[in-house]
Amino acid sequence: MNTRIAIVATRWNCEIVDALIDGARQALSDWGVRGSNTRLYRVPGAFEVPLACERIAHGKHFDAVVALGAVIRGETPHFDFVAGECARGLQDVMLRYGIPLGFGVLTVDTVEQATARSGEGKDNKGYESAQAVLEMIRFEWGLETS
Ligand SMILES: Nc1c(NC[C@H](O)[C@H](O)[C@H](O)CO)[nH]c(=O)[nH]c1=O
Ligand SMILES: CC(=O)[C@@H](O)COP(=O)(O)O
Repeated sequence: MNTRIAIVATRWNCEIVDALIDGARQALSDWGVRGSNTRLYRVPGAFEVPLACERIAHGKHFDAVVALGAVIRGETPHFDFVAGECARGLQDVMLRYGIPLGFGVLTVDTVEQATARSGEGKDNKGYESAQAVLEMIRFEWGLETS
């Protein structure tokens, strides 16, 4: 599969996000995407992810983008704005550029919830979001996905 995939991942909560990256890479491998066709970009936090994805989509060098992060609720409403604007921004980029964009940004209340969604296997949200963009690419090619 000659598909080119960009992964945009945050440095915030990097232990969790690194596990999401591992999951995404596993999904890409399971679907036959060569590692040499995958590129990883790091940004500070979830709030910066949409801008990175917009620049990548505009460059048209990739067939899809996987966005990975972990927004963990703290003491203030900051969580709502960071998580909400990240999701809205990513949806805007996907629809503006017509590029499959996997939403692998965890929005959770506790570290335990984040850990449960970034472990081994297909419950890993990184795996899930990478698989989603690959299904959408096949959808664009008119290939039926099971
Ligand atoms: N609290 C979390 C953040 N906050 C940082 C913002 O994403 C942003 O980098 C900052 O506001 C500067 O613009 N980011 C996460 O990814 N996860 C969090 O839990
Ligand atoms: C999602 C956040 O920005 C959050 O982790 C920040 O924590 P706090 O609301 O306690 O400042």
